[in-house]
Amino acid sequence: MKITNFEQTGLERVAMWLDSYEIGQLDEQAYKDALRTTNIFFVAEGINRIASTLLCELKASYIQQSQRYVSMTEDGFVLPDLSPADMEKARQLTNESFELYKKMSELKPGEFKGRPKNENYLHGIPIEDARYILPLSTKTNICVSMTGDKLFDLFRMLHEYKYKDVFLNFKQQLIKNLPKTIVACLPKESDRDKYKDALEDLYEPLIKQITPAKPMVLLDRFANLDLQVGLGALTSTQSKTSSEILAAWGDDATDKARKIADRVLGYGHYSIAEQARTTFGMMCSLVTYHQQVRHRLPETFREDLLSILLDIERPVLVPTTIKDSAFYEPFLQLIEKIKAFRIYVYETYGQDKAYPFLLNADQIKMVTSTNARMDAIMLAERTCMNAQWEIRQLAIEKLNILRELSDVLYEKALPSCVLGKCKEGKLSCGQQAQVKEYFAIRNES
Ligand SMILES: NC(=O)C1=CN([C@@H]2O[C@H](COP(=O)(O)OP(=O)(O)OC[C@H]3O[C@@H](n4cnc5c(N)ncnc54)[C@H](OP(=O)(O)O)[C@@H]3O)[C@@H](O)[C@H]2O)C=CC1
Ligand SMILES: Nc1nc(=O)c2c([nH]1)NC[C@@H]1CN(c3ccc(C(=O)N[C@@H](CCC(=O)O)C(=O)O)cc3)CN21
Ligand SMILES: O=c1ccn([C@H]2C[C@H](O)[C@@H](COP(=O)(O)O)O2)c(=O)[nH]1
Repeated sequence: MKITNFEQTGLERVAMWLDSYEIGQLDEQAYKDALRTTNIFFVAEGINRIASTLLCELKASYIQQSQRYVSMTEDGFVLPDLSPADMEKARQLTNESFELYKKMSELKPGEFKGRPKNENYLHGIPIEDARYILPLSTKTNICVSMTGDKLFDLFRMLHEYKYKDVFLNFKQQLIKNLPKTIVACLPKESDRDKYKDALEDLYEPLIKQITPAKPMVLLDRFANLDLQVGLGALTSTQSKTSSEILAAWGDDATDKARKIADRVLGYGHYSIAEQARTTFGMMCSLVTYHQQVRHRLPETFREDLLSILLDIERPVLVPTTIKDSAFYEPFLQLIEKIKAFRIYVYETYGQDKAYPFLLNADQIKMVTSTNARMDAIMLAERTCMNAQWEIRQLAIEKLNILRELSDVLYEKALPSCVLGKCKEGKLSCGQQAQVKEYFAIRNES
């Protein structure tokens, strides 16, 4: 991998300030305050998808090469350093993944214009489905843009023992691009795992409720979302306090609050919807986890990657197009071989070298807390036909649950075509009528 196009503003000024005054050791907050208005940009070329997923968890700004748009080539992976014999086996298994990917997503002969459609694929399996067999050692390119204070979180992650091998190269290259004085202030270790077991105990009862049969579960919520938002809105414009308004409303409180929420949202004051919060449990493939992570406002606790690796019984997610094809058995057989090999790698070399053998199809569980404004934005994007089917199914499932809690707050949580005009431009699915009908029926029921 390479870090290219590195650009920054303000780091030298901070470095000079740190050097020229004898300010001694500052605490993290002070360093962060100094770096908050500096800017950093770079491109990570040819990093693997395990590194890119972890990098996106930092919630900076990214543009990443997509496995939905770009076909992966046979040499498109980076493996950890293993003994020659193990390397041979690793290469062989990874090659098998890439070969099956290529076979499953073979195009029909002949020319066609633009991005291939499902009917242009010989077996009806598009690249976005075939890629479920690819490991996270697969290469990707990602542009990263962020403020300098984020270096603290980034460096903590780079120094996490369990990700040592994942970021070995990346860390060295990034350090080369940063002023030495700045690097000296940044964390050199991470103790994020110190309370890992305790936190897993805390989350276990929630995680347990998420199953393959029920991958989207409402875990917690404020008791009355409409009331929270409507009452909240009046805090802005009334001299009366919430408790006084509530007392005056009596039994009509919910109804009155809903009407106010609806009216104020209609003015475009969407921030009032941030008062309504829910917590969901979710299970999805690592493909969808990566897409989910790109939404930066929700707060998430996810399972440790090692739990996925060690949970031999956990089913992988197989796209229907593959399930319905002759590739289903070879797909499952290859996955079993990779699962066995990565446990061997973990036991022999440690978890960091085993992670690149996680697969796109592996499933992860998480608990996520969001607000209604964020959910409406996210669900509008992910219920669109242009979203991948897996995240779309989950988004529709979540929308159905949320609609039971409030109509007004999630009214706009629909694809742009249902609310007015499609905004996908050249990428429009062209099925606006069907999409409108699909959601209209749901709205009535
Ligand atoms: N190949 C790729 O890289 C692809 C990436 N995606 C990504 O999926 C992600 C999810 O959607 P998106 O709505 O952006 O993300 P978020 O869910 O993180 O953001 C939702 C909204 O919050 C605001 N916001 C949050 N964080 C920031 C920030 N750091 N800077 C500016 N505004 C911010 C923006 O609001 P407002 O717009 O009102 O300012 C944004 O629209 C996007 O990043 C999208 O680009 C999707 C498809 C392909
Ligand atoms: N909801 C959503 N869907 C997306 O597909 C998406 C996002 N968000 N957020 C940003 C990324 C980046 N996206 C992009 C980025 C560039 C082009 C683009 O440059 N298109 C050119 C040429 C494409 C080519 O031939 O390679 C064009 O002219 O359309 C398109 C989509 C798609 N992405
Ligand atoms: O529909 C999409 C496509 C892409 N993303 C984000 C998620 C990753 O950061 C990259 C690449 O993901 P792919 O699934 O390989 O396309 O872009 C997304 O959020 N939604």
